[in-house]
Amino acid sequence: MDAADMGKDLERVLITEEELQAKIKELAGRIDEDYAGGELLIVGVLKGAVMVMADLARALHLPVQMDWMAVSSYGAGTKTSGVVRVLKDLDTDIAGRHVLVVEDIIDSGLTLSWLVHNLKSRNPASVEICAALRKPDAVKVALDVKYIGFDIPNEFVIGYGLDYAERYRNLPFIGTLAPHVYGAS
Ligand SMILES: O=P(O)(O)OC[C@H]1O[C@H](OP(=O)(O)OP(=O)(O)O)[C@H](O)[C@@H]1O
Ligand code: HPA
Ligand SMILES: [Mg+2]
Repeated sequence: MDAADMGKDLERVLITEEELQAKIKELAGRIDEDYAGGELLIVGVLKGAVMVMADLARALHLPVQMDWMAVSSYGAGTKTSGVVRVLKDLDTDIAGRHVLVVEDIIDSGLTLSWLVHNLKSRNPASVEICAALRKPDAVKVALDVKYIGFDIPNEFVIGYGLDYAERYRNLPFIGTLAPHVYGAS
């Protein structure tokens, strides 16, 4: 799917595919350096993080293992419910491991704040965060984020894993939705 296929649903492209891919390579370079000589477990947060996980994992030169958690706080809407539900837990015991949580977006920050707290209680060697996007004007909880792709305006975005009612995740770029799609005037 590309911008032309989206027709009237797309308001504008915020971050192009090329910009995203260049940023992932840059973040991977930093992660390679920071964890050099060690082994890293990258944990993707389903479903939004699938694209950034797949691209980041292939850009890293470190030996990595991949695991996944599924949590959900948005349901089908554009606002967080504030309640994080675990739909799938890790398969791996992370005690003593270096863990990097990979996310598509930090919006209110509630999902990652809850998740990092949860993971730290399992006694890993370290837990850090890598997120493709962050909305500084929407963040409600302080979060220590080591690797961040782009700070973006406080608008609902789609693409590169991010959905609206499960659609648009497969767009290779980040865009904003036309208001008519979600019922705003
Ligand atoms: O910072 P927050 O306000 O908590 O929002 C960020 C989270 O919300 C979205 O996931 P969602 O719960 O919609 O599930 P999904 O990844 O399956 O789309 C997104 O992928 C992040 O995981
Ligand atoms: O802006 C967003 N778009 C899609 N999903 C999201 N989950 C949190 N924020 C967003
Ligand atoms: Mg998510």
